[in-house]
Amino acid sequence: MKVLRDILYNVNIVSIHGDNNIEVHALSIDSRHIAQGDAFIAIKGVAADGHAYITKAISLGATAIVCEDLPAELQDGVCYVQVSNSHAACGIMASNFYNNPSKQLQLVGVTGTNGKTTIATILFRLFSKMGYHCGLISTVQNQIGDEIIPSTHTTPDAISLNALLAKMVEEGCLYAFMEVSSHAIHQQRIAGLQFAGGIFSNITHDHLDYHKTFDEYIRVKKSFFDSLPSNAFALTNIDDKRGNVMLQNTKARKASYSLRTLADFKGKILENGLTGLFMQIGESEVHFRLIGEFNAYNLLAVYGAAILLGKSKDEVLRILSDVQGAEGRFEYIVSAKDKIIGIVDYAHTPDALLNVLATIKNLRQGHEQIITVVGCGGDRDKTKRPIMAEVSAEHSDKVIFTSDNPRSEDPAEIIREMEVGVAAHLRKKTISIQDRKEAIKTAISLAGKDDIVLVAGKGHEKYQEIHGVKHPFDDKKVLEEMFQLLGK
Ligand SMILES: CC(=O)N[C@H]1[C@@H](OP(=O)(O)OP(=O)(O)OC[C@H]2O[C@@H](n3ccc(=O)[nH]c3=O)[C@H](O)[C@@H]2O)O[C@H](CO)[C@@H](O)[C@@H]1O[C@H](C)C(=O)N[C@@H](C)C(=O)N[C@H](CCC(=O)O)C(=O)O
Ligand SMILES: Nc1ncnc2c1ncn2[C@@H]1O[C@H](COP(=O)(O)OP(=O)(O)OP(=O)(O)O)[C@@H](O)[C@H]1O
Ligand SMILES: N[C@H](CCC[C@H](N)C(=O)O)C(=O)O
Ligand SMILES: [Mg+2]
Repeated sequence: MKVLRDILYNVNIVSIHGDNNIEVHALSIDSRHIAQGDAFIAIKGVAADGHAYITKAISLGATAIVCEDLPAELQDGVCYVQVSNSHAACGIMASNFYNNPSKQLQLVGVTGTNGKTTIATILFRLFSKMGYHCGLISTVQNQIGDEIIPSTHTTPDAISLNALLAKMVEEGCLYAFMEVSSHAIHQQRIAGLQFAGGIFSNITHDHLDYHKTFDEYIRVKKSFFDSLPSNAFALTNIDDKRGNVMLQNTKARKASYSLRTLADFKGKILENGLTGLFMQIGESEVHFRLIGEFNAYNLLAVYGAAILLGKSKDEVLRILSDVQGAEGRFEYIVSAKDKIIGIVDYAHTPDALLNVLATIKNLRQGHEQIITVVGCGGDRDKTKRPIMAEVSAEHSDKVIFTSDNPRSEDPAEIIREMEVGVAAHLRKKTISIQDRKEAIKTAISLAGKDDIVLVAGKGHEKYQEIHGVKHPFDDKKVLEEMFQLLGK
């Protein structure tokens, strides 16, 4: 419990009406979760406006209301705090409410279109193996030491986020590694946090449904680096065109990584196969278990961040060489009889698909076929659908278009929007099977000895959301089941 006045420290306040010297039980941005003595923060969202729920929140016991627009009538016994920006206020209040947990550990944020989960997870595993108690906030799961806490977002809302960080502090974590999604930056879910470092992996086509233009998407990502303090580091991939742009206006200590040009952390791939990567980093030659050039980038990011956090190069490389990647990222199983390689990968953007398919092509010993099963999510960026289809058709021998998470959309319509991206001369390579299980089954039945089947898009996900309902679904299990069923 904390006093409202203290929770409002550093918030940009326009006006206060009522007594701010009251105790607050909990903070909430959702009227449906309000209990007696809570503060309700009214947020103008994408789908609704929290201001419409102020009366509801008060009826459920809210004694403090934080809002941008004051209601026409103010009720007695309630303190109204008018702020210039409810999103920002929410972030700062959440930090204050939970005693600024981000200041009590070293918090590293990872942003970029692809690679966030991989980088954050490897950092967590590396630092844990170095003997530090650590926290992880990621798409796959949140973690405090060995304790797994299910995650609902890549970056949770500011209140859940600070509650999680406070639990990490309470349990003695010295480091926390988190993904920072562009939605989170834009919605200020990270406002008020103190970062010890920020990492930029890359920026390519995604989320244009939300950010509208690629320039705006870049601007949002860059604003994360603009907000880093001078005692933090800003580590960026300078092989990405926008790597330097991210650092343009930051006050943080700048550092770079690259596979192609001079950089603070420069790596070179010596070998790249199904058993992993063999790389030169500085003077050292090291084998890693992760596969593919894109993972060489992820490893360099992790290595650079660990060095910037003051860790010894030799210890970092020794432990990193044995670390495994995140669940559902280039995970493969080999069938018993025909030695078909089944790969599950979370590629759900054009660039991720391109990278994964390039890696697979590189793994081929001879003329093995590459058969790709892919779909696109509903209620998300529609413009990436034809491009993902085209990339798949261009770089595979056969492609089966199927459903990913159609969410509220018509699955057949999503597939049709994918199909139009395929050039006429590539169409004979593709078929469409809406049912994902059937699609995977067909891919396995088409596969011969040593062929490679890529099941892309859902990675670690354990469900498929169709017409708003989540059904249990696990790409890896379905692959295994089909290998068995078809006697492959
Ligand atoms: C599009 C989007 O990002 N939406 C997020 C946003 O919700 P919103 O702005 O749409 O909220 P809203 O429904 O308009 O409601 C506005 C306000 O009214 C409140 N409300 C609403 C109804 C009511 O009865 N009472 C009430 O108080 C709501 O609690 C909210 O505070 O803020 C919410 C709280 O933080 C998020 O849960 C929600 O995530 C939705 C579920 C979502 O699917 N988000 C995805 C797109 C997302 O955030 N993804 C990124 C990863 C992207 C990547 O791959 O990089 C992530 O970080 O997970
Ligand atoms: N550095 C990288 N560059 C390009 N593609 C990558 C990179 N790392 C991973 N990928 C591809 O992107 C997919 C998603 O990787 P990962 O989950 O690490 O990214 P993410 O940024 O966390 O994604 P999300 O935005 O959905 O949380 C991987 O399965 C792989 O196909
Ligand atoms: N974090 C990503 C998840 C995409 C996963 C994919 N399986 C889909 O449903 O589109 C997003 O919100 O865009
Ligand atoms: Mg992620």
